[in-house]
Formats: sequence, structure tokens, C-alpha cells
Amino acid sequence: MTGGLFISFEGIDGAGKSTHIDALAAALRARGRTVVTTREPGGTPLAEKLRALALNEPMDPLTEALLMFAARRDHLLQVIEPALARGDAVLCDRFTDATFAYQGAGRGFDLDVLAGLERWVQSVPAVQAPTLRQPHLTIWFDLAPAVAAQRLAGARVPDKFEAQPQEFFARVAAGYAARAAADPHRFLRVDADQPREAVWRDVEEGLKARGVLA
Ligand SMILES: Nc1ncnc2c1ncn2[C@@H]1O[C@H](COP(=O)(O)OP(=O)(O)OP(=O)(O)O)[C@@H](O)[C@H]1O
Ligand SMILES: Cc1cn([C@H]2C[C@H](O)[C@@H](COP(=O)(O)O)O2)c(=O)[nH]c1=O
Repeated sequence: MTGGLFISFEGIDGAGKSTHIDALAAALRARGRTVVTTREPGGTPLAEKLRALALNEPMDPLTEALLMFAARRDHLLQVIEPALARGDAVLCDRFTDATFAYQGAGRGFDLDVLAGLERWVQSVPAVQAPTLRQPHLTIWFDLAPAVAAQRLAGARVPDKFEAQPQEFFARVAAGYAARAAADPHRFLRVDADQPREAVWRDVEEGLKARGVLA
């Protein structure tokens, strides 16, 4: 596959996304691709400042959603779009599906308002209206909240989201399931409740089936 390639990694906290981003980056580099790994919220100096606020300060759901989209706009314009224009592969730890899952399904914020913000923020010159910049592929690490909580237990000081109860993550997981059902061609669902090697095998097979890995 040539040309810019945009892959996002999604799932509830502790689902195992980060574990597989480096592996995919290595697999793509071994096939001659230039790879940019990045994350949301974050990925630029400004967006990382917004991340620190969003993950640590109490705020209402609209403020939280606006910070996520503000960070995303900066990240898109400064990092993602230039990389795609160069023909690089961009591997992004979370993107807009996280806003629908966390602020929408998790916090209960209005999905139509989020869809409006998505239209504003992801309209970029490189993409012809009425389409928006979206990942070409989203790998969704599907894991039960109880298992994810066990994996994260004691691993680090929890941020504002990681400190949420399991019921919150059950809603977030349902939010991801709804996003995947609405866009099945973009989503690759991976059963994350398996040993790391088996999860990676499923990622690799899914990417081969879609022509991303030879
Ligand atoms: N398949 C697996 N089986 C058991 N433990 C795993 C597996 N994959 C990852 N882990 C462990 O679970 C923890 C969370 O993994 P990781 O950081 O990759 O998740 P994440 O989805 O990126 O989480 P977050 O979104 O909170 O950053 C880590 O300690 C990691 O080593
Ligand atoms: C992009 C995005 C992220 N979040 C939440 C989800 C996670 O709890 C944190 C990011 O932490 P990670 O360890 O880097 O996964 O932010 C969110 O609520 N909304 C979003 O749009």
C-alpha cells in the first residue's frame, strides 16, 4: 500500500493499545514505510498542555469535549496532515472515536453536538467536502472493563479517567461498539482478552486481510 496511511488505536484504558503500536510501527518500517507514532489528546506541544488539563482537572463534559477537539485540531494541522501529505504512515493512540466513547457514551454528552464538532475540526483542506479526515483504519482492542482494571491495578497513579468506576468503562465500551457497528469497514475489532502474542497475531492477520501488511 502506498500513499499516506492513517491508523488509530482505540479501546478502554488498559485494553492493550500501546503494547501493539510499537510492534506495528516496526512491522511497517521493515516493509520500507516511514512511520509517525503519536497520541491523542496530545502529539504537539500545545495539545500536550491541553492533555494535562483534560486528564487531571475537573470540568464539565462540554469543556472536556472542547479541549479534546481543540487538541485534535492542532494535532491534525501540525502533525497528522503533513505526515499524510508526505505519504507516511501515522499510528495514532486514540482519535475521535474516543471522544464519542468517553465524552459521549461515558459522560452522556450529546452525540449530535460531538458530530458537529467533528465536522468542524476534521474538515481540512486535503480532504474534499463533504468528507472529513478520518483514520483509514481503526483497530479496536475490545476488552471487558473488569479485565482492563486488573491489568492497570497498581501499574501507575490513575488519572481522572482511569479513576472512573467500571460502570463508566462499560458505557465507554458500549460507545466503541456503537461506533464500530456504524462504520464496520473502518473498524478492525480485536479480542484483547488473549495473551499478547495472540492479540498481535490477530492484528497482523486483520491488517494482511485489508492489504495494509503484505
Ligand atoms: N494481552 C495482554 N495480556 C496481559 N496483559 C497485557 C496484555 N496487553 C497489555 N498488557 C498489560 O496491560 C497494561 C495495559 O496495557 P497498555 O498500556 O498497552 O494498554 P492501553 O490500552 O494503551 O492503556 P491506556 O489507554 O490506559 O494507556 C500494561 O501493563 C501491559 O503490559
Ligand atoms: C482522545 C481522547 C482521550 N480521552 C481519554 C481516554 C484516556 O483515559 C485518556 C488518554 O489516556 P491514554 O493513556 O493516552 O489512553 O484520555 C477522552 O476522554 N476523550 C478523547 O477524545
